[in-house]
Amino acid sequence: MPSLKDEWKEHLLEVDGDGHDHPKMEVRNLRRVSDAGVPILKGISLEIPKGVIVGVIGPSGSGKSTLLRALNRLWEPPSSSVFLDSQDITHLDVLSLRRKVGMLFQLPALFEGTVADNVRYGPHLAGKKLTDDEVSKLLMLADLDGSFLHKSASELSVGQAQRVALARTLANSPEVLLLDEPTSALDPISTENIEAALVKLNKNSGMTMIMVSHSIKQIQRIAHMVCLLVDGEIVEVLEPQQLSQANHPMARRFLELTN
Ligand SMILES: Nc1ncnc2c1ncn2[C@@H]1O[C@H](COP(=O)(O)OP(=O)(O)OP(=O)(O)O)[C@@H](O)[C@H]1O
Repeated sequence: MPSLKDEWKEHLLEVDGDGHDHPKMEVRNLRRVSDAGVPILKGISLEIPKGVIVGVIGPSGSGKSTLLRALNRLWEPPSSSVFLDSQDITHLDVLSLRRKVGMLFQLPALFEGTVADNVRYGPHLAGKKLTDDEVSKLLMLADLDGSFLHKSASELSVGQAQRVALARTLANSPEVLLLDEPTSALDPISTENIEAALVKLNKNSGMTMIMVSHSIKQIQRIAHMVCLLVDGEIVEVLEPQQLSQANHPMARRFLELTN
């Protein structure tokens, strides 16, 4: 099973009450077949250590989003194939799972109303009203200043809206953040803002992140480990600097043609 080097594990695995190490999330032999009978994921196994940013790259249609979406049950994985802190996620309450394992999509979908209304949404559902101060702090984590608080969500640029979407996800205090090409619709400056916010969050709070990206350069800028997915299978797990040493022929071709 692909895993990080042992010396990383020492630092990054959590020790549970029984004194056992465990990864933050674990995927075991995850399979998905389309309604038409075509295999989409062909038995994915992966350990995601706590506090690590994992990049997932691979050709279009290789199953990256499908893998990501299994991790917070946007589709229902088979039981005993995805674990959070050693617990089978299919046994957890789906809403509390999605608070712990938050997701940011390619395009931010904000609700009507102000930026603050959007950020307050998750805690409000859980019966908590965030103060203006608390909302401002969340905006700051997403690299936006407090002046955005009362702006209408509809007047934001896509880059600003994506940062509000990040603050809205962070309002649920996630332990794991799933990122599905979060900057592919953004200009380079907005991309840099989001990347900086993610790196800071990871450094300051040790948040575990799994990010699908088409940009190898982006993965090299922010990820600690990279999974190469080809045709529904993980063919390599590497450190970003080792990407040029990938062995799998499809992975090599993909890496040569992208940047
Ligand atoms: N609900 C579904 N029903 C049938 N086929 C699906 C479904 N979801 C995804 N697929 C198929 O599974 C394959 C993998 O899709 P997925 O979106 O996970 O790939 P991807 O690597 O994220 O692609 P891209 O880089 O283009 O976003 C594709 O062939 C897609 O058409």
